[in-house]
Amino acid sequence: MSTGDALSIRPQHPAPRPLEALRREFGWETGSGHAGDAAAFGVTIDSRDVREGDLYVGLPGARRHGAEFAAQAERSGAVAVLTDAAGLEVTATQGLGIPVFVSAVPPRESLGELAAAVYGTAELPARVFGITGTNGKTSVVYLLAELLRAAGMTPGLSSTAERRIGEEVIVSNLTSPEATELHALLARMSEKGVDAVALEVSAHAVERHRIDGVRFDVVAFNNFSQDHLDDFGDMESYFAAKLALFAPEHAERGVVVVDAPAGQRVARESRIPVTRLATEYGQDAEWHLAVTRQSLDGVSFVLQGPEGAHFRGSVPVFGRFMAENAALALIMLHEAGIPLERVAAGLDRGRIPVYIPGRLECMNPETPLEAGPRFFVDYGHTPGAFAAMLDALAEVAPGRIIFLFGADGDRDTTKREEMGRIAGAGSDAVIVCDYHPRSEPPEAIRAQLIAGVRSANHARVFEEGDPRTAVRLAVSIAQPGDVILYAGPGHEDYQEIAGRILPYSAREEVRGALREAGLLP
Ligand SMILES: CC(=O)N[C@H]1[C@@H](OP(=O)(O)OP(=O)(O)OC[C@H]2O[C@@H](n3ccc(=O)[nH]c3=O)[C@H](O)[C@@H]2O)O[C@H](CO)[C@@H](O)[C@@H]1O[C@H](C)C(=O)N[C@@H](C)C(=O)N[C@H](CCC(=O)O)C(=O)O
Repeated sequence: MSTGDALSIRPQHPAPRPLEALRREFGWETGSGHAGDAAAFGVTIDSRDVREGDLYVGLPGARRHGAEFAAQAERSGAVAVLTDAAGLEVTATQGLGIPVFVSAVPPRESLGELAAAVYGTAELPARVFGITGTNGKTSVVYLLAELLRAAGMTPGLSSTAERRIGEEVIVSNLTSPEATELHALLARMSEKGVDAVALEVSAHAVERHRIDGVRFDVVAFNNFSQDHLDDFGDMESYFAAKLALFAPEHAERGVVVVDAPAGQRVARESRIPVTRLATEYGQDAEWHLAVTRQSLDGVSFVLQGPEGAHFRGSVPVFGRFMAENAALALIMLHEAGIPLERVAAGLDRGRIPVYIPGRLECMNPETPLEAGPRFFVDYGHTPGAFAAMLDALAEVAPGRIIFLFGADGDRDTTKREEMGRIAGAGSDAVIVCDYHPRSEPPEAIRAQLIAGVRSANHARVFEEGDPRTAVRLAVSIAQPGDVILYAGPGHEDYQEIAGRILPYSAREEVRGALREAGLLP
């Protein structure tokens, strides 16, 4: 197993794409130089990622114009630059020896199609699945991959936690990679014989054309709650970006969880055919899910659909929503023509042996409950995720609930008080620590969270900025049978403080604290 860099992913055997043919196909003007008979083997929007033979696309950004980096791209081996009119002016002073093409439409709008043309990924032999929603997307992607494997297929995946091509693991920098990276990843997956791809699709990805040029067989929507208001301004714009995935230019068909009004609205307003999943029998839907057994170790369920389609199974992670995630993944396979019987045949009594990095990940599953607390680490960082996890824990936690969390600096600040209130209402003790303060004063973020916790007037609250100390504090106050849930960092391995990226892995820290307490060997 190797860990590669997300940006530098490329197919191993790229085909040459003559620049002149690309120029004609996309209708670019030649701003300077000549295409001649040069060909592109790859395409990137980041000068730091340029490989020999790449076409470098200089896009206008929030801070810089990508064209400013054209000379750097040339030095790294770029064969040509594509940009907009403003970018052409920027390149004029750089004395470039490679041609500069100019796109009349904003280059980002045709980036997906361009990347598909360069990497030959417009038509893929693989089935492609996409999941959007606020929380739980990563879990659905991992469940999809596991179920596809059970059905005898070779899955590839792209998620917030990592990208995977068989045993090859590639670091993720964004939930949904830029179109140039995504198509390079898809090309590489094709080379490796991947015949089914599971992709996490963020609202940013739909809005910023990151998934253009990809044809999804099936897309799904799981839930919707407050997040990313710093980027989208209001909930309606955030919702619209997710709804836009359910359109014929992106996907053939969709699956929607209709328990909540947002899902019902996606089902109503979708521009592609959708099938619906409900977790309550009274509700109007084609598929129904019933949870049959729950414990801290997992959840069992029965899924029933049209024409006798059914599945009885379990997931080794707690929470009704995990059963819902699994049901959603199963229906996606069914909708893609993969029979549920075929999936079941590849599993031991319906058990889906999924491992989801940093998603309700139990760091000491072997500790007997009478010997000590169980410690879980999760990536949840929204009020909706907190509520779902704490509601689920209330159903299965044998002892007290100790909740450890912090909040992002320089991101949606309006969710902080609500996060605190939900944490306070749903736990017995809350420890507020620092997450990624970024440029904000950490104590000010903590104060907002603590005000929220106190407003619930329920849990005891502790303040401990240093997450390493906070983790140890949690272990020290826990008793056998208690559950500690550390929400926020999930799989991450860094902390961002005042412009610096410092190494920090919550999972490693928790393992260390449990070892010190004699709860792990
Ligand atoms: C806010 C946002 O989306 N920013 C994105 C944007 O950055 P920007 O406009 O600030 O770029 P810039 O720094 O001005 O640079 C302009 C151009 O010059 C290029 N450049 C820049 C510097 C250099 O040395 N060389 C170079 O080529 C850049 O690649 C870029 O194309 O363009 C960059 C390249 O296209 C993106 O990587 C970057 O995503 C940043 C990293 C980001 O954090 N995005 C978040 C908001 C995001 O997309 N999140 C979603 C949601 C996840 C969820 O559901 O929770 C996700 O999918 O991850």
